[in-house]
Amino acid sequence: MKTAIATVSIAGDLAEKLSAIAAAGFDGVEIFENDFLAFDRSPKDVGQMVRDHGLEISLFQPFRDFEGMPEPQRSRTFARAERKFDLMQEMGADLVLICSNVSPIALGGIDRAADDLSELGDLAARSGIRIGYEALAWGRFVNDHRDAWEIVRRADHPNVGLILDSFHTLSRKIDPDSIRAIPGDKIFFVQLADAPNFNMDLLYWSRHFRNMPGEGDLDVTGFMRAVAATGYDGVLSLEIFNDQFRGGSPKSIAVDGYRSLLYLMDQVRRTEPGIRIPVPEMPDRVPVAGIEFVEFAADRKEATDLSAMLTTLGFHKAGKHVSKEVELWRQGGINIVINTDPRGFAHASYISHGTNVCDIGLKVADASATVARAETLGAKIFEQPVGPGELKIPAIRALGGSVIHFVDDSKDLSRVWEIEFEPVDQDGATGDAGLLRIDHLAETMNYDEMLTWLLFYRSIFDTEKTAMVDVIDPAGLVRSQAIENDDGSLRITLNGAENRRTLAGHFISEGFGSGVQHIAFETADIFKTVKALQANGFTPLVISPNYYDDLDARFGLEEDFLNDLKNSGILYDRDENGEYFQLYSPTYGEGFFFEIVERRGGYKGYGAANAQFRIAAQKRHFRAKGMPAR
Ligand SMILES: O=C(O)c1ccc(O)c(O)c1
Ligand SMILES: [Mg+2]
Repeated sequence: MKTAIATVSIAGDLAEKLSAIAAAGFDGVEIFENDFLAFDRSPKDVGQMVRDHGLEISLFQPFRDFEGMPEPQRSRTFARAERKFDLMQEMGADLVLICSNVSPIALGGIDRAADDLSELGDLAARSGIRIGYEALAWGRFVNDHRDAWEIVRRADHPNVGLILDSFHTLSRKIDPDSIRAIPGDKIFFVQLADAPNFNMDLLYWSRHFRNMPGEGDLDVTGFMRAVAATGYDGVLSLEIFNDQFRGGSPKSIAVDGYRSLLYLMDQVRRTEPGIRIPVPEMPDRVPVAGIEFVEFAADRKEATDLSAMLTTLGFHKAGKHVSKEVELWRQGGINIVINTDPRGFAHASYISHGTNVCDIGLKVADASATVARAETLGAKIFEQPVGPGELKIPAIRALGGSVIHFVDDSKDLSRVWEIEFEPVDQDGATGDAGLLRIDHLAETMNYDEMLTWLLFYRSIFDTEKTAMVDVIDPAGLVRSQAIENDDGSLRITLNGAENRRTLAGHFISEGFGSGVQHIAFETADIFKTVKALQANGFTPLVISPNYYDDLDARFGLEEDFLNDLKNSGILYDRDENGEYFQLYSPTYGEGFFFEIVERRGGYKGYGAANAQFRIAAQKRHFRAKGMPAR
């Protein structure tokens, strides 16, 4: 599989772009002409720079407004093309992209366009150059790859071929299977981009909101399957115009891009038989069976506070690590680990972030296959020395420098709690509150990072994403999107903060990085849980009474039921499937909190409609504690 990415997709000057692109593992680059024009080295030097990075120039682009021009513009266009062919020769580029004409003076006419391309093909051939014709979705007369193909077919020139771009095809809702009728050897180049499903002007959508395959909502897999079915085995290139990426980290955007191509082609390989593009082998996306544990890094003092909090939530201390200062707290099927050991990764995490979730354990069908897939997709393996009595549990690095461990049903990993922990004697009643499992983990990050982690989770695990929702914090917007599997045994919400005055933004800036900001536990009976929590001395977050008046107005609730919600501080929501109940703890430290939820009748969401009121209540609580007003 030969990969490339357009320089326009990556931030920085040409030198920075090339370094990031090479480091991420790409074979080639599309030199975007403006990136070259803005750079102050000669075409020859740029060509050398590209090759010194171990890359090749896969494409030079774009050449605009060429076909179907009236005279005298037509002659000028040909002269302009010749100048660019000279430039390409100096640079060492042999394929140029001609995008369909958008000029108001263009004449149209399919044979006129074919004749122009054929004549240009003769010129190009003299310089050993090939030309690829691409239909822009907003082209004046040609805006559909089927018409572009007809023009290329009629041009009937060995140096003239078609360039396909998933955005232009999919944004116009053109059936990608129409590509299956095109001969693969006439497809000179393939550009790939995804995009979120927005209803907007095609040009604006394309120039600002494209993203990596798998990050958006377009059927790039269906598109690429059709391309692969033609027998095409050339370069797969990312051409991503995205405002965020232009200002993002060159290195991580390039890494995401490479991961997106591997993920895409793995999907294509599994669904489209007999493709000619060689794709690296890796295990399939991994089904997750649940969250096996969540581990906090803390110091002893804060571990005491955390244990007290867990006790009021109905957890009990269930085990002590055989060789380390680590405790296991349990309730229902939930395992919470508190790590205060003054050595190792958890300690390092505590030193840099304070008390935080440093590690998540996921239960998967096959832990080593999971790590193999993750590694092929560019994830970093995590290892640290294994202490006495400890198992070697496969793990990778994840959000904010945290770690994800994988356990499966293999004989040792399934017995990790028995092997690594000694039971502790329970004295007295435990005050179990009926919490059964982790409903979801909420991870907070900068908005810029959301697509990276969305792709990370979706490419490794068998999960889907939900639509993005806006959460209103009094100090700004937080975007929220969930990653979940079919049976809901894995649900992770990704919350992207745009500024540091939001509760989410404050959590990131004060904790020195992204991480789990809240853990939601599931109960089967929220009112029973509330009673147990009260008996344990738990104080829930206080919600404004105004919220309950509106609830009544919206849903027309029974008076007793409404009063129960209000008196307990429970937030309520409904969708077409069922009902959702949410109870919150106040915030701890720099904004960490717990949530308790009950889902009735298959409610699918996360109570997005309530988030604004919960955040306002948490900020009131923050101020009441004398934390800086926000
Ligand atoms: O936005 C554009 O003009 C543009 C230019 C070249 C391309 O390959 C493309 O897909 C879009
Ligand atoms: Mg394109």
